[in-house]
Amino acid sequence: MTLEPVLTAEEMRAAEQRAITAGTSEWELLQSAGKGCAAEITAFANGKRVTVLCGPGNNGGDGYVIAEALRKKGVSVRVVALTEAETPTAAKARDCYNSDVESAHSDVEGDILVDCLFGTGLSRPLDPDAHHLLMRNAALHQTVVAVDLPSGVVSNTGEILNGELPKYDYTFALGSWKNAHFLMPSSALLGKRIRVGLGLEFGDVSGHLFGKPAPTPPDFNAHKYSRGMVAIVGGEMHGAAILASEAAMRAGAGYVKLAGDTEHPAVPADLVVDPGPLEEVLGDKRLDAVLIGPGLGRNDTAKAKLEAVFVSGKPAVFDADALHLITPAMFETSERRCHVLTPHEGELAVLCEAFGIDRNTKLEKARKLAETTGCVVAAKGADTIVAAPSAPIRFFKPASSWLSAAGTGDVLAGVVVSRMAAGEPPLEAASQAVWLHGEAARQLGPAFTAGELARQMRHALATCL
Ligand SMILES: NC(=O)C1=CN([C@@H]2O[C@H](COP(=O)(O)OP(=O)(O)OC[C@H]3O[C@@H](n4cnc5c(N)ncnc54)[C@H](OP(=O)(O)O)[C@@H]3O)[C@@H](O)[C@H]2O)[C@@H](O)CC1
Ligand SMILES: Nc1ncnc2c1ncn2[C@@H]1O[C@H](COP(=O)(O)OP(=O)(O)O)[C@@H](O)[C@H]1O
Ligand SMILES: [K+]
Repeated sequence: MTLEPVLTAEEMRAAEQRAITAGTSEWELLQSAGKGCAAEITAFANGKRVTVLCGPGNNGGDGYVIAEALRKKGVSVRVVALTEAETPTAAKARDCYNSDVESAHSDVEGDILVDCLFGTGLSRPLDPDAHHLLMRNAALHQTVVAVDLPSGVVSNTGEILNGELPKYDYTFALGSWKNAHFLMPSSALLGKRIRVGLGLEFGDVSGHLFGKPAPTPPDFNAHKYSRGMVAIVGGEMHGAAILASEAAMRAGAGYVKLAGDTEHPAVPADLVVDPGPLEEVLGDKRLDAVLIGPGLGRNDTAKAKLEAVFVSGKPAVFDADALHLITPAMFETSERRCHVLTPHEGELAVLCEAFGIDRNTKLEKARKLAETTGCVVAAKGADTIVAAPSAPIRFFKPASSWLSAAGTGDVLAGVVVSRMAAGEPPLEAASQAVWLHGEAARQLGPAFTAGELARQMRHALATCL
């Protein structure tokens, strides 16, 4: 499994400062950043006209370095400056650009627009002139490139301060990924994400990009129980629990049991249905992990089942309806660290209400919910993140928007519980599940159903073995 650092703007500045203290100058960093971006642009700039928009800070400084590097390679470049360069390093880069700099009044037609107006130093919305400059020129170019971040995006939150920004074809993350590279709404703008390394050391960071996991296949002498036994608690709507079971059977666990009295025609022959008392199913010593929520309902029977899961003390995944029934009191007697919550945006809001959490962003809500409950929180959506108490937030490359189909959340929950039963700690189980879910969707292409996604899971798993 690979974990790449994802930083806040403050952490990025601290890393830059450490490098400077250790003897690399800001000028050298700017040169590496600009030349690294220029090398990437050269790969698709053949014969094309490039326009670079430069702002006042070091993001603008990067722009002058990019322009000079491209110019030296014979690429046709024009530079438009929003204002004077205001940092000493940006001013030096401006001076080292050996051609004309045009004023922000000019509209420039070209092929590739490179946005170097603002990066991590953005402190307020673009003023109307700067915003118009960016929007107008983006419309006059076929390819739009963001250097570090689209100008107008808040690095730590992904918020877009100006309401509307261009759609970018490429975003070059300088030195490290920043939160905004994976959070909505900015994540939807970025196009292809490319990290341009600057040789910086990061140490402890507040976020990680979770890459391909490395699950292990069953032991040589494995049997169904040693591979992991899962119980999925059924409820009012049978389809959701069946979908979760289908996914769980294909994500590593050796034995998946559906606890309920369903005789639904979609129950596959290879799924064990146990209509016995839930307490007995949950009391099985061989049982490793439980999922409750998909199709559960919210009536008294559902509440009693949820209580039974807490009483059993088994590691659990709480999803869907269960997230509406959970109360802080339920956690008081429970070993919290073994549980995973998988809310979508609406369920996250419900949980925050139930646990008295008052935070503005998804990132802060997920982090605080993890701290308050002690659980791992997989906050789903187009920018799924996984938070765990006292651990860096886990970000993921964006998954297919075709996942926006009913039942795909049930599939995810089934994968999480399967990975838990297979022996993964909750944070790893949740992270692996999000990755596998995204990979299965990628393999399926367009317009798949949740059932097809569940059945694809073993092929996603296969790519990691
Ligand atoms: N970290 C690294 O390792 C490396 C970083 N590098 C690069 O540096 C970038 C960060 O540079 P930076 O700190 O100079 O900030 P940047 O984004 O250029 O803008 C700040 C300037 O704009 C101003 N300003 C802010 N908002 C404004 C607004 N709406 N409208 C108008 N003005 C506004 C702000 O002024 P103030 O807020 O003080 O008023 C300040 O003058 C980073 O994203 C990356 O590209 C690499 O080259 C080298 C390695
Ligand atoms: N636009 C999108 N891009 C990427 N993933 C998405 C998108 N929309 C939904 N998803 C993913 O699909 C799943 C939907 O789950 P959920 O909202 O619980 O649906 P359901 O309750 O119908 O199963 C989540 O894993 C979510 O992250
Ligand atoms: K930028």
